[in-house]
Amino acid sequence: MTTSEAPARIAVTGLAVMGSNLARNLARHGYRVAVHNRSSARTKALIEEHGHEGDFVPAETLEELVASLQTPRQIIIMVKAGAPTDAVIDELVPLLEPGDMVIDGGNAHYADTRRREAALREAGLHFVGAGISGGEEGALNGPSIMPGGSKESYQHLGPVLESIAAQVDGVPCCVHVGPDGAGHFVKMVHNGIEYADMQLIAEAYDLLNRVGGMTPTQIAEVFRGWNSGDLESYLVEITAEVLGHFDPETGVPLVDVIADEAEQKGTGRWTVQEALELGVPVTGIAEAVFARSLSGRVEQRKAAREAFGSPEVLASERIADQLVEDVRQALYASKVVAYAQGFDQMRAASAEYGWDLDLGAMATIWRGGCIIRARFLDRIREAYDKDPNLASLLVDEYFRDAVRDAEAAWRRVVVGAVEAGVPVPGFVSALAYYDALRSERLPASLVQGLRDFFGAHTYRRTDREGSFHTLWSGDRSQVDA
Ligand SMILES: NC(=O)C1=CN([C@@H]2O[C@H](COP(=O)(O)OP(=O)(O)OC[C@H]3O[C@@H](n4cnc5c(N)ncnc54)[C@H](OP(=O)(O)O)[C@@H]3O)[C@@H](O)[C@H]2O)C=CC1
Ligand SMILES: O=C(CO)[C@H](O)[C@H](O)COP(=O)(O)O
Repeated sequence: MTTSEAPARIAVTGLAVMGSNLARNLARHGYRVAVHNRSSARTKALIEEHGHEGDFVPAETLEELVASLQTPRQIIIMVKAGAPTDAVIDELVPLLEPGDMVIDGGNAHYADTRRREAALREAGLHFVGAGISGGEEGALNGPSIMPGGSKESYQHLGPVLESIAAQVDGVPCCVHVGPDGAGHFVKMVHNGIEYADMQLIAEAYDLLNRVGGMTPTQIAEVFRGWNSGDLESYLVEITAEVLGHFDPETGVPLVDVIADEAEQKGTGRWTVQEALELGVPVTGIAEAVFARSLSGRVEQRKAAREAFGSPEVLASERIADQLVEDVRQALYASKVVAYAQGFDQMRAASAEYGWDLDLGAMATIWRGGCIIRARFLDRIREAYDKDPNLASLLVDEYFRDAVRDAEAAWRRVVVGAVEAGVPVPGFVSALAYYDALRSERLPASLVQGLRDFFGAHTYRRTDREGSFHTLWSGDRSQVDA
């Protein structure tokens, strides 16, 4: 920390793991950073432990924090999403002047961000909802940053945020996503894809373990190998780390002693709720959210085990080699589906809210820093560069070929899992989505017939325009509706 009286360039309030690491990242990039936390112990700890890393200005109160800043002020809020964020904004706003910028880097719901942006705009302030991904390590060494808000605010903030973001091939993993809540919407979908990706990885592990008879250590090696091919990604890389780790207390693989109840903070659920509102089928994300919920239904699981017994899976090491390759292909194809669904949701939201999202740019800023960073995001960027109005990622030439090539293995994995009694909701739903999208006819025609029967909800025909109703309880003739 320096003792100079120069005003700070930027401020961070909320110094838990994310905020303190983001402040350190800013300081390491040469910015004079004002820092504040509701309880000052965290501020003191940051200065004591990391003050030597750069130019920090500790503040006991928000008044002090605001007073320490150059104008227009830029204040990053990194506190719990929801009411705590509102509490900080309410305290901060009366202290600010027109033109100042408040940046919410937490995992806010995009609708809250839209509300806050509108309210602060009324007061002449800029409110920037910025999704930040990468966990504590990313916050410190370079996260992926997804800022929304006005273009004007990005002109001020962009250079700072881009400088502290992860860089891939010299390109920062930060771009102005779009107005008002666009940044937090994109971060929410990022997290939804994160859920789907992790569920698929978990299913792959389960199959190799229970059907292939492989140990966590052996599966760790498989994931390590996969990480040098198409599947190369942060999540595949850390899967190898987690599976290869032994519990120091018991000496068994750690994964075998971790309780099998997956928790969630809510961003995956939000993604599905918003997809339902937009009418976008994000089946992979939904299955992932529900799989976590099911894992937590401990009493129901116990009752079902007692009623039916656990599936007796006969593991066979003989089939392991074929299984490993099949599961790799099923994982890749299902992953492509999950990303296709997430990008579809962003496209729908962009149209709904007039955000004009550049989907290729979203793939670009997810290539580094964030949890879903993966080699194939380059392919996604290329696909949208070629055709920004792509109907679905699945029909891009590269992904079309990749999914087609994987199809036979994907089906073998799903059939084998179903026969063995190993639940693979992610793989199954991805395959069903693929089959449904490409079907010439869907049984939705029967659904429409049934709706018309019981509720006179009408139907359209394949051979002419208009809406029709059949007089089901009369002479069953058809009338124009
Ligand atoms: N952890 C992660 O990997 C990631 C987190 N995020 C998001 O970043 C934000 C910060 O996350 P994280 O660092 O994990 O911290 P937490 O989400 O655990 O939040 C703790 C911080 O919030 C502050 N806080 C809580 N309630 C209030 C309040 N009413 N008024 C003022 N401050 C309050 C705490 O202050 P005090 O110390 O006084 O209690 C503390 O600084 C969250 O929105 C989170 O969702 C985003 C990406 C990844
Ligand atoms: O935002 C993140 C990464 O991008 C967090 O890690 C995410 O919130 C974790 O979510 P959950 O606890 O629901 O699994």
